[in-house]
Amino acid sequence: MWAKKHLLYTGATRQPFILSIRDGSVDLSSFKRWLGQDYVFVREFVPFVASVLIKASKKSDDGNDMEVILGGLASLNDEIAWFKSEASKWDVPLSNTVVHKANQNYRRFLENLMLPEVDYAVAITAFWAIEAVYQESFAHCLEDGSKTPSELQDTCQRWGNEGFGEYCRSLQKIANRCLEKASSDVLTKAEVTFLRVLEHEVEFWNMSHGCA
Ligand SMILES: Cc1ncc(CN)c(N)n1
Repeated sequence: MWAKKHLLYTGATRQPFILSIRDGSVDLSSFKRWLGQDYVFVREFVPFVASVLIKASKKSDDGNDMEVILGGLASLNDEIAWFKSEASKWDVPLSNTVVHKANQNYRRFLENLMLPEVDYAVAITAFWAIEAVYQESFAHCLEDGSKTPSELQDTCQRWGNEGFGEYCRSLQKIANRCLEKASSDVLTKAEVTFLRVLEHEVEFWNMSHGCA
């Protein structure tokens, strides 16, 4: 996969906000900003994942794809409940959140990817990349030597745990299988989309960290 090939991937998975959680220097206002914004993101992510599920059921030559994606969709149900409980723990209001620019831009990007004319190979690559950035970022905060504050462990575990890692690897296998038989045109579209995901993730972390 291109992940290793692009420096942007390192930028997206070792972004200052993530590094500040890992070294324990994160300020809670940044964390609370991220929490409120990511709740908005996840609610937009649900229809995107549903659109990938529809594409898989229509276009995939392997019925297992639909089951993997369905599993991801189901976990978003628990994820929304987790956000609500975490937000009440931190006194972060989840209603009428002002949606920051980076989040609005990401939402528009996801909406475009939901269009029926977007190839399944492109959509599944974006889906894998979106999940993988979070998995690698938060897993980094759980590695030996990290000084992640105990009150943020739960957040890091949510995406950094081994089970989510397994799930991301199964998405990567699906994406690779689709890309192996894709036309060069679709391959190019998928790589451009992969890079766009990384850019949006970097912008999302920057927004959370309070960078302009
Ligand atoms: C911005 C963002 N990117 C990815 C994920 C993981 N589904 C997330 N919760 N938020």
